[in-house]
Amino acid sequence: MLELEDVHTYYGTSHILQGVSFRVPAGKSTVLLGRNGAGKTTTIHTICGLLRCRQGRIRFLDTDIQNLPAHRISQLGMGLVPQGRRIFPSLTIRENLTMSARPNPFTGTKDWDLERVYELFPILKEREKNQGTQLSGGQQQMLAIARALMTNPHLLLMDEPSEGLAPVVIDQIGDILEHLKQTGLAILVVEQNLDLALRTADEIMIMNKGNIVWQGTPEQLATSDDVRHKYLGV
Ligand SMILES: Nc1ncnc2c1ncn2[C@@H]1O[C@H](COP(=O)(O)OP(=O)(O)OP(=O)(O)O)[C@@H](O)[C@H]1O
Repeated sequence: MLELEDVHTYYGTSHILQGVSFRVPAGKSTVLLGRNGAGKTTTIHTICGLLRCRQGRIRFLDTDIQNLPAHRISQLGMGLVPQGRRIFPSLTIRENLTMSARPNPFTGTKDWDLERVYELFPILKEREKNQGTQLSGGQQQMLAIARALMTNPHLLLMDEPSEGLAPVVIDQIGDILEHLKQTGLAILVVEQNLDLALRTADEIMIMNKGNIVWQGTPEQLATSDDVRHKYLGV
């Protein structure tokens, strides 16, 4: 589905991603954990074309995407739920959703349409005439996920979906991630929240100082006290 091979990304002369390699398999949920500043958002932005890597290869489905602009990568079937939600404040909830609607680029199908996202997120239907900014943080996160689903992606990238949310809302986001996993969607989530990762991931990777330093299952991480302590501080 997605494969990074020896990816190096810089901000000016700062060498941030220092040879990152990993795979995100089809139909699985992969979570990238790491402390503040580890390079998680830089990884997401490099994958979706908002940042250009200086070295390395990124393959999505059967296409090399490392030199493609962000809009072309998105059109190949990659949906982004950005850090901080980035809801369009002057649009209604319905408009936030319909403006991104499009069929899957390969199958032409619209499995995700307004009706189906409203079924998954009833609160968005109830408040469809409200502006995006009138929603709570958790509701905005749901809108950001729903908006990405409206593009009928093959792969969903999520950048810190639990950020700034209360534990009860993080639980709801966990339920949504589990539901999406069962639909067969491939998901790459960047997170700092260990519990959410342990609950929803098929595979977990840990990033530290721009490198992948550990990879394994949630069960392995749950029993690896030294790894959690060293790289996540818990
Ligand atoms: N625009 C930028 N210019 C220069 N350095 C940056 C820029 N954005 C991020 N960095 C640096 O790159 C490194 C990785 O940042 P990144 O945002 O990818 O980390 P992160 O793991 O997503 O952390 P966070 O949870 O804080 O978002 C950090 O040292 C950060 O200071």
